[in-house]
Amino acid sequence: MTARIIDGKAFAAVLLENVAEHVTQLKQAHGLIPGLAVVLVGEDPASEIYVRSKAKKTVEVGMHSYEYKLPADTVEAELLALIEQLNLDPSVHGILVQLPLPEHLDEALVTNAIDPSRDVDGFHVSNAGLLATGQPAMVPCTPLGCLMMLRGYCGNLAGLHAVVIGRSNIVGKPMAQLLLKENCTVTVAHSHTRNLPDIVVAADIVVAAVGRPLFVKGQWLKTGATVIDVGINRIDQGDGTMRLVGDVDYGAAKDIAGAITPVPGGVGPMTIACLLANTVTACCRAHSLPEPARLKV
Ligand SMILES: Nc1nc(=O)c2c([nH]1)NC[C@@H]1CN(c3ccc(C(=O)N[C@@H](CCC(=O)O)C(=O)O)cc3)C=[N+]21
Repeated sequence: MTARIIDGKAFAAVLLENVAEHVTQLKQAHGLIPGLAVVLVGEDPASEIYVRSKAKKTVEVGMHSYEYKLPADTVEAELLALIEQLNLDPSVHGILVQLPLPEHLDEALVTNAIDPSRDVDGFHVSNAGLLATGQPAMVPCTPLGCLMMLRGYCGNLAGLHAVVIGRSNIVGKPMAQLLLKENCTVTVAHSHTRNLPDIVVAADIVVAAVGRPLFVKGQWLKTGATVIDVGINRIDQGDGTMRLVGDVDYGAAKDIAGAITPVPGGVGPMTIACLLANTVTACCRAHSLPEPARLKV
């Protein structure tokens, strides 16, 4: 069996088109331009590339992009003051503080300082609680993008067994909540899980978010499983050049899975598209306007 490739770039292009259409509508009907503020503390080169690509896409869909670059030694009070300023700025509908933060800054404290209605990452404790209890929330972009692709490929997910590998607040936990909401049977596996291959083999859906290159082996999979690879790992090929690989051994998995996301070009592009979709949603909610149905979960 050769797996169908779940083309994240194509999914993202469609979503971004919907976002752009909605931005045009907000502008024409209400004179509103959604604004996204991205805060980057420190000078991690990978983070800078990512922040730049977000800013570029934000402008491409017709929204305002505000970028704040703070030095690595920024004190907590300064960062909190900036967040407070953005919380009060009527032109800012979405706020994202790029993670990870430098060691001396408390990520939970900073995340929870963001106005939950502008928390387009969905990391605020109140958004996590809303999602867990099935209430309207800001949904974290990566799991949201994964769910959209799963729906696109599998249609109705009810009754399917989903195994989520990884239990981070950013991906694993919200992914499990979203899949539960879709009436999947959800298993969350992690670094302490015993006999992981025996658990993965039962899965109709595998979401790999462990952050370890090529961790999930092809022969662990049930024939025909749908595989979503959240990992983005840079590995040295031995000749000094780097290659981008996921958490799944794609080469082996593609002969057994029914469908699989590639890395790059899978989950990554959808994450950015969902961030912009969340910003439009936040803008609509801020102005008590109907939310774009095609951008909703
Ligand atoms: N507050 C916060 N929110 C985030 O959403 C967040 C964050 N912090 N910190 C960093 C991670 C990382 N992340 C990526 C999103 C898209 C790609 C992406 O589009 N990747 C391309 C490849 C890019 C390349 O070539 O490196 C792809 O997969 O096709 C990558 C990484 C969001 N993150």
